[in-house]
Amino acid sequence: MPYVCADYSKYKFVNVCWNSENGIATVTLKRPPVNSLTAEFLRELSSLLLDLEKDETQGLIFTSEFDEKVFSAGLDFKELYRPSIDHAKEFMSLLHSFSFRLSCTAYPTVAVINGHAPAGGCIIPLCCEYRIGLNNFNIGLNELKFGILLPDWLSSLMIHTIGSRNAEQAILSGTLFSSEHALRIGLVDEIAPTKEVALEKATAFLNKAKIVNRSLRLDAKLHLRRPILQEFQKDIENELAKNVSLLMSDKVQQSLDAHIKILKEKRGN
Ligand SMILES: CCCCCCCCCCC/C=C/C(=O)SCCNC(=O)CCNC(=O)[C@H](O)C(C)(C)COP(=O)(O)OP(=O)(O)OC[C@H]1O[C@@H](n2cnc3c(N)ncnc32)[C@H](O)[C@@H]1OP(=O)(O)O
Repeated sequence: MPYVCADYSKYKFVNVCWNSENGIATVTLKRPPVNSLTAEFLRELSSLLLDLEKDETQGLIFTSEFDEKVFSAGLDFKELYRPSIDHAKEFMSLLHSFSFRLSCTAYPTVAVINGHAPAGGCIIPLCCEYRIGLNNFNIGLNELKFGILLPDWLSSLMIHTIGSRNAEQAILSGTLFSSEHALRIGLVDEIAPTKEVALEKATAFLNKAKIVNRSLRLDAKLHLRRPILQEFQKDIENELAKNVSLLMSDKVQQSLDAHIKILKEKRGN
């Protein structure tokens, strides 16, 4: 029977509910207001994956505290606006290592997408093995609209999930899909009417995974995901440097500035 060793209460931006009967960890993202990804959040998420691995977790479910509003708003605009070069480097490296680690966990993974998941908000769901959405949310990689060229590993995750033809159209048009449309193209595997039902469906998926030998399953997962994992591992230094220089470019910084202003105006700030 699995048991918990790690102290999950040390985490600031996630709530971990570890079920000692079935070894399933439900991780609720709770970085207010919109679970945007900062360096500190990514560092925490990476460390969490290691703790879960050590505790021989049998399955992981990601969901958001901000139910029916937002799963994750993607990369944190405010942190990435005019960062120091050292911070930009650290951020890109953390984003890369967390996404890589999540893509090849020994345990099966599910995202319960209970709110919007634009751009970088789509990264956690894409790295997971299975995605269950609620109604009335938007999801997709719309980065091209901000003048951001996707890293190869991220395009590759999208291709793996929805196929090359759909991925080409989705990425080149920067589309954010409604939940129904996301289901049609396979960006989510199921739609659930409520978070509770979605969590039941997620548990059912994870229970199915249990009938397969764990180490055999991992071998098969790594084999099936080889094209993605190769993209993650390909020329890492150069890829990170490219992303840092894209982030620091005037064009992307101006785009971040414009988006921060739009969000402020929306709130009447
Ligand atoms: C970024 C350059 C990187 C270059 C490097 C390349 C390699 C990286 C590859 C990955 C590329 C990924 C890029 C991204 O993820 S960029 C971020 C894209 N995200 C968005 O465009 C989402 C923007 N937000 C929204 O659309 C809405 O906020 C949302 C639908 C999520 C929620 O709407 P709601 O009405 O519920 O809430 P508000 O809009 O009023 O927002 C509430 C507060 O949250 C703040 N906020 C929202 N989004 C972000 C964000 N991404 N980062 C930081 N803060 C965010 C918003 O300002 C409000 O704050 P205040 O309460 O302080 O006003």
